[in-house]
Amino acid sequence: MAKTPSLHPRLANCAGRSWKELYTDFSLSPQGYTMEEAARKRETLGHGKEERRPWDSIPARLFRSFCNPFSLVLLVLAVVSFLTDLMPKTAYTHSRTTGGVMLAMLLLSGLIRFWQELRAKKAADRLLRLLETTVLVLREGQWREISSARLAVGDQIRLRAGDRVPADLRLTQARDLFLSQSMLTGESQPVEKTADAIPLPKTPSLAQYQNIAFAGSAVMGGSGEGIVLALGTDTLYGAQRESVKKNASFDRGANAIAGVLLRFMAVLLPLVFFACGLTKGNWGAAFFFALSVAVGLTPEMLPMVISACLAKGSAVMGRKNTIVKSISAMQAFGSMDVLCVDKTGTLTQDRLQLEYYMDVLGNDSPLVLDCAYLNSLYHTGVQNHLDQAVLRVRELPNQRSHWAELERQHEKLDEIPFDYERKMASVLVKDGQQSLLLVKGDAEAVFRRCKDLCYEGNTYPLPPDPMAQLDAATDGLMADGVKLLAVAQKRQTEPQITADSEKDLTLLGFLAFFDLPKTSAADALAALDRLHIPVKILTGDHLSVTQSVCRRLSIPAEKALTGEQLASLSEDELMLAAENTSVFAELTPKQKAKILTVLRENGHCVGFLGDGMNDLPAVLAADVGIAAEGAAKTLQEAADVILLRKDLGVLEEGVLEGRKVFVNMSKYIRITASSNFGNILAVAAAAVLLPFYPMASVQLLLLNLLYDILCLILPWDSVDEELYARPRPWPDRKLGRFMGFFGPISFLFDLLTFGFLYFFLCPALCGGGFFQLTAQQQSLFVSLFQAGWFLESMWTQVLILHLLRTKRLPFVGSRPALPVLLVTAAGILVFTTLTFTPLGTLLGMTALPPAYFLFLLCIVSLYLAVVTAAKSLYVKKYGELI
Ligand SMILES: Nc1ncnc2c1ncn2[C@@H]1O[C@H](COP(=O)(O)OP(=O)(O)OP(=O)(O)O)[C@@H](O)[C@H]1O
Ligand SMILES: [Mg+2]
Repeated sequence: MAKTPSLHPRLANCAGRSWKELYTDFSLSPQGYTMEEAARKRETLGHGKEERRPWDSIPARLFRSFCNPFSLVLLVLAVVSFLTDLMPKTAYTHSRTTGGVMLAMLLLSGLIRFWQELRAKKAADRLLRLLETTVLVLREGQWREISSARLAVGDQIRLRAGDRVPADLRLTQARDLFLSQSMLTGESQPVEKTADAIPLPKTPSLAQYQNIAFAGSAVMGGSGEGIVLALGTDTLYGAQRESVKKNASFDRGANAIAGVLLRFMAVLLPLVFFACGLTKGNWGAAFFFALSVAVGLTPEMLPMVISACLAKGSAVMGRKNTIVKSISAMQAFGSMDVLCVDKTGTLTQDRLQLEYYMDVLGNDSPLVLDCAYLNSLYHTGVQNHLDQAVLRVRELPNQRSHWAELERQHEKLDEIPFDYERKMASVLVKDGQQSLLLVKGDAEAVFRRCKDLCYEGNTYPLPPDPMAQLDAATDGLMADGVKLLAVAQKRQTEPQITADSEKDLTLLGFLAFFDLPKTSAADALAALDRLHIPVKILTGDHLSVTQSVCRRLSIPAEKALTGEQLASLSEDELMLAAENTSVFAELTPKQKAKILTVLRENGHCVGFLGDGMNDLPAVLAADVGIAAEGAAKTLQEAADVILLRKDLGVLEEGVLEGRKVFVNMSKYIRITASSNFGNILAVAAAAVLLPFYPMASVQLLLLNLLYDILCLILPWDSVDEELYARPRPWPDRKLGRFMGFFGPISFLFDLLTFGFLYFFLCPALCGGGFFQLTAQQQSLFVSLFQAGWFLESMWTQVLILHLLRTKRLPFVGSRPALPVLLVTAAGILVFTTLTFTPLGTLLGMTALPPAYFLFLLCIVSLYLAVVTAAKSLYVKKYGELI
């Protein structure tokens, strides 16, 4: 058995002591903590999640908005510009009163960021509220439902079936408490826990901590109470979770993109710095220029655009009954290209109907119903559709007193809750002087444990070859889509169930349930098919029942595999089978997860939608675990996406929205990366070739500010249908290709502009080449040049956004969303006008003559034509753009 990884010392201490001693240790009272005590204990003994995360407060967000590299560089430049104002001017500095403008820019950018931060916070808070998990805690003498993030060490909490244990607990009460520790140990078989003190050996294994409920385990059955010993990352589960974060693909992608750009900058920036320093002599100015280039080209808006996308996406999806927990889940949701679902509630209606209760020969048998009723009633495992269907017999007219009488006569003694390995549930009741074991479960599983059968009150031995007899009797029913459970009993003297109890049973009969297909499921499946998401059915139910449901929904199900057949396949065969089969039946929970793992290894991005505790491993194994709102709490916590309605139709809308969000994010990343790449090439070339700076630092930063504002509006952009018609992988692998293709085009146009400005326009306006001019004329030359390049950069950058956001013809073939159109138009208008105003003069720019604008018009049209041609070439070659 595996050695115990490092547990909090309190666990080993407390496991060996009686819980009464713990009361003194933690100075607990039977009333529980008061709110103040709990707050104090959180301070002294540690807590799980921070209730108020310091980075999440408004002042912290305000600080972040104004304290970032962009603002800091601006501030430094402003100070420098104020200082140089006091000094005599040189040929290469533009120390006019630009300091004020810089401060204004700083304020503007800070305010925009702050507004964005507030929006993101609102969205994050809303998500947090939606996802908050609660737990029953004893506080001030009352059991209250509080957020598990507000627990304190020493709190007394109650566990119920379906709960996820929120902290490491020392149990003080355990009534048939069965926990699945599969999240920790990988073992799916539930283990029974006790509240007794257990002396531990020196190096105990996890299994030996029988009176400790570990955080992260799921309550499969029974109930219990316990004292919190460790929270958050102090728990074994918390520590493990810190180290393995799921869904790293998105983070990896985002980091890869930043990485590519940073590498370019690492090479080119020192080059720019030295080239400027050497050619222009002023190392201080060269430093600031290189710094501004760095700031201007860093994709610093990436986190902001991502949070804006998440905020926008989660708001829209919320309206469509889907909660997506994180941006990585949103990305995976959009990339999902296979969806696996369970059967009940997805393809069939949530409400099973108990249709017949019969003896072994198929006659109505009230005895079978009575036994099943007691079994479902006393069974404290997670209630599922079958138990609920049995218990609904209470609603039948004129029978209330019968069920009440039955309950009165049969007191519960013990149970082993249902689990998906045994496929049965056992309950021990007191029947007069004796104990009566009532078992209900999968027909085959129960049958295997029977030694005889009961018919009209008499016991008969099982017929020869009982399994074949069973198949003959049940096959017809199951082929009609009827779900069968067997009911058996056994008299015994002991008042508790032992490991040996569940054998030598007497078969009483069967329950037959109707699992009515959901008519809307067929349409939803067709819709998912249109989205290019094939659906696979993964169920624990019988093959014939599953096939019957599929038939009625016109889902091809001839090619199906059962769990038993799967188990006999080799790894290679399994890879093929997972690909080519769409119906899998009679699976264990582990097999469900295994199929998902294999599909992921085959390169798919796989979603799984389930609702039972048996679906937990699969939800965890999927790229996108999806749970419906009514599902067990544990499942909802483990899932990445929660559907507020369990309906495949809801999923379709969610996927579409996820894809749109993702496309907009991809747009930002690709366009920014390629235009930054082009710009950095141009800046590096200009720095080497020109005797002055191609753009003043403040102008670079201004351009950056405009670009940032444009990008923040991107999440609201409309998306072409063909871009979200198919699942799409994360763009990191093809990013380099995209950058390498479009970056040089903008570089080429920058060079053209340089040439035109340097050799034609500026000399014509200033009366000669740069080196023949006086210092004053040179200054005019530089400001003309800088204004010229500023405008060309801005126009092409705005244009490229419109050009590359769609495969189609910009504006005509695909209309951008109105906000995008308005903001970009306003940007162009304001910034072009700027060069004519005194503010422009302050920023070191001069009004340009009509000849320049004629040139600009030509160059922009040419740019448009070239990029459009390049775009269609790219699409033809690679089959995609964004
Ligand atoms: N409450 C219960 N009591 C006894 N047996 C049960 C109970 N629930 C399920 N079973 C048995 O376990 C088998 C598998 O359960 P179930 O059909 O719910 O699996 P599943 O994988 O969740 O199916 P689905 O895909 O329909 O949700 C059932 O066929 C039934 O025989
Ligand atoms: Mg299920």
